[in-house]
Amino acid sequence: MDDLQLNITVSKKVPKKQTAHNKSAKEFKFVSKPEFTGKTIARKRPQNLIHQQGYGKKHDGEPQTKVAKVAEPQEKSSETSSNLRDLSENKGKFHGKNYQHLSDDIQLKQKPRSGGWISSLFKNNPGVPRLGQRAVKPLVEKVFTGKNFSDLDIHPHCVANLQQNLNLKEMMTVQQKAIPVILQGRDVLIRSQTGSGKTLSYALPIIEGLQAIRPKINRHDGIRVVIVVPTRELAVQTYELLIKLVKPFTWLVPGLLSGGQKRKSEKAILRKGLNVLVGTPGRINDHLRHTQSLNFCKTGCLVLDEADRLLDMGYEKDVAAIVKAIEDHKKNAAYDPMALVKKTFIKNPDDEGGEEVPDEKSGEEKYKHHLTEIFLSKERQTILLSATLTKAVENLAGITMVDPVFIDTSEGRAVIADSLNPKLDKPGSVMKVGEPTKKKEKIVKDESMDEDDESTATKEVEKEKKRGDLITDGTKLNKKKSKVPATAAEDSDSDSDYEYFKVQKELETKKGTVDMDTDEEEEHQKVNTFNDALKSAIQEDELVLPSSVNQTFMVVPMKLRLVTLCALIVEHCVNNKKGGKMIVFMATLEMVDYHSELIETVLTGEKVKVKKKDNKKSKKKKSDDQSDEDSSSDSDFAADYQQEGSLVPVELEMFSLHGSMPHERRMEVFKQFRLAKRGVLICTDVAARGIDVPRVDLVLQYCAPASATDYVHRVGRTGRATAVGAAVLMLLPSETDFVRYLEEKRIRLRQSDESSALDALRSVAVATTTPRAAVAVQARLEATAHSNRDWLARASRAYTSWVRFYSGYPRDVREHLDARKLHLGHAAKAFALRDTPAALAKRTKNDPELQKEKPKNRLTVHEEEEKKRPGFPRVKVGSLAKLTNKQSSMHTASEFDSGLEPVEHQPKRNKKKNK
Ligand SMILES: Nc1ncnc2c1ncn2[C@@H]1O[C@H](COP(=O)(O)OP(=O)(O)OP(=O)(O)O)[C@@H](O)[C@H]1O
Repeated sequence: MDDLQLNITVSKKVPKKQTAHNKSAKEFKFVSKPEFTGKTIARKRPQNLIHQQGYGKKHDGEPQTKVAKVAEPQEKSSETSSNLRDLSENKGKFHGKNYQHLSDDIQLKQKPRSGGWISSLFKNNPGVPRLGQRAVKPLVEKVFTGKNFSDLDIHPHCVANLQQNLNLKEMMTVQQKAIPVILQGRDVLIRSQTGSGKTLSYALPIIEGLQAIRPKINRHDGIRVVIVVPTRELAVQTYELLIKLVKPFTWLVPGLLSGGQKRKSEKAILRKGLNVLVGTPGRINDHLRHTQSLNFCKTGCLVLDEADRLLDMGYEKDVAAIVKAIEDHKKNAAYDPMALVKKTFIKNPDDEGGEEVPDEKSGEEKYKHHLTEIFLSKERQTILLSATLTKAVENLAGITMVDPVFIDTSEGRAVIADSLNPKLDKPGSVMKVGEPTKKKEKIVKDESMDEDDESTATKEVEKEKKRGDLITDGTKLNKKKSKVPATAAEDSDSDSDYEYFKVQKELETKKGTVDMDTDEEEEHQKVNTFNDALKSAIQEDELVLPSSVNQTFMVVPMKLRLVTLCALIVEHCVNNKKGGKMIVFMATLEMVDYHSELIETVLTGEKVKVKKKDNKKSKKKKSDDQSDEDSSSDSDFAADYQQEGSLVPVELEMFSLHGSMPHERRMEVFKQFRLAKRGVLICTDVAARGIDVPRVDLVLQYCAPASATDYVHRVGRTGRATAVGAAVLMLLPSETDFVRYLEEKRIRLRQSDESSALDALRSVAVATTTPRAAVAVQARLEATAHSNRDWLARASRAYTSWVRFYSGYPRDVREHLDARKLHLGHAAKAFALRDTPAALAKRTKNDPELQKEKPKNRLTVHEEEEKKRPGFPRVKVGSLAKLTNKQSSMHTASEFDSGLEPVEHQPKRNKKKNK
């Protein structure tokens, strides 16, 4: 019958003069308009014609009348037909296969039903513009250097361990450039593209420096290195790498403070002792306040990984507090009376030719790298890293670093801007491994001047003071640029800090005035070398992405977003025999929770069985309320596709990750997804930074990122190191200018064909055409979302959170991602809702199926009960809603929290929610 009808409507064999009036009513049963253009628009409610044809509103169930009215003389109809197209805004033409075609197709092939039917999924979608590509030359980086780790001047066990346990032999560019500089104990700022091996570039020299300390340190020797990272996942990942790196050096102990675990167990870890601490800033800071055993008096190295993120996540106070704590603890250690007492009783072998005493001094003789010297001194090395830099990072560098080196590995820039050696600041310049720098020479010189331990201690404090002149409070950092050459300071008998610093200042000034004339110009040049290179990198604001990632964007009308997402998942993870792994970035945690459950339920059918009863009930209810239903809904048609069970093999694993998940769950998800052969991780930006999941071959940005920087880091989850990958940015037709915004940052994307993306659904929904399959899947999504009150509430929350998020895009992207251009009705469809939450709330009022169950709480008394038990306190209307709102806003606010419970007592209710 379908085919027959198709012939009738589409066939060009229809005699030219034959009009609709000549046909029998039966033949036109599903044809709303005679065929003039080769396409027929069959519709139950010809909304688009209302203005054109001046129709009244009585269209429902009157297809014949409509046909008669539409069937105007030929010329007029052809004009109407083109108008129809304009009105439905489907002007896009993708290889002759756009959404209008899909829409027409489904109308022609649908089952005959009374009143005719049109899929609302393909109706009234805005056109998909075809964006031309601008000539953008992306910045690229050479990832590998051809040099091996064995070329470095490091312990052979380190090299062997890299080869045997990590399967790493050849160095990556950033490693080749950064490792020698870090081993020299220099402060370093590293910018290198995502997945380029930055973690190893600092972890390897740090372990190398620590293992060289003699006598060997043990876990009780204090925290020598502090590594601060923005997320728990990154903390775990970094910790795991350190565990692998210390394998040959069993006396070195890394430790993890990542949040989410019990504070008590972390305190125990700290009490037991560790040498390298990895943690999130919130958590480290919390322990600084509440755990006495956390002491940084021996910390010689501070690493801030993803430095820009640490600062823009509002962690700057925590970071500042950690820097201050390190400086304070080290300063206090200089006055350790016990250390002084100990030293007076230890014989100096040089003085009296006595036997070697196993104190620190004698151990120093054996160190190999200058980094080791830093660990043994009161100095601190600071390392900042990120794939993207911001002004805040520049400020932080100015505050925390002394004589820094800037390493930027992007081609064209490829600089090592050394503030102590301006001549090296040339594109492509590479410092030779082990090449001494002026700072190194300076250190050696200082060393010879160290007359005794006390003067060394004095000198170190002096250096500490110079290094940014400490922090005045936890929030504000005061930078002091003076770089007075280190001198053997005179002993100060005074116990007062103030007196001590006064003496030091006088010495500095004296020395400074002598050196000023000769060194002033050179000093100025040194400072500028680093600053200029960094400033130009920030100002140019050009971003580098791995060339191994194929970047595309896809313009998808709002209503088709959800089915397109399902199609991409099916195509990538199900139809792909090798088994694909993809990460989908969404805007809010409510979206993440809802979408992952919804898609898992519909595609794998895992929860469908549980909800079968509900579905039937609601279906029955729906059919009863048919008259109330929007006749443009897909539900009638979709009823035929209410298959049970899974649409895809259940092996498809869905994971979700966001900052407000319970810690254990979060870690479990992260670990499982890393191990999974195929699967989808739906997440917020919490997974955008640093995390290194093997075999992720597709990154889908379902919601546009808040900045070009976020775009870079999201995309960076694929195509890491030697791997290749693909990244798709899904945009609405109103968002296409965002591509131009990215192009300004030298990011080049190609437009991909969105209509063919839906084809993958044909393999999972038993349907003859792509549109039918899309409608079937959408119908199942909607049926699930409407199956009970919980689902609806979750859908509504996700929808609302997204709308809220959308209107909060930062100013520089807001013009491209304009909330005023959103069609909220269409957006509902993208959340598998048949109405906006506001309209839904209205409907829910009258639908007993969807109404809230009355609370059975003992303290809640309802009107009926109150009649029975007069005088019992009633719950104030709205008080519960307020609480829920507060909870939900806190939920969003805690996206990147430390995972700690506040110290104060927390109401039980919140704990329940987290579960
Ligand atoms: N020399 C090497 N050879 C091959 N692979 C390497 C090498 N060094 C590191 N890798 C691998 O490269 C991947 C990415 O490394 P890493 O996570 O350190 O990148 P990154 O630059 O820190 O990325 P992001 O900026 O996203 O944090 C890891 O899987 C790591 O094991």
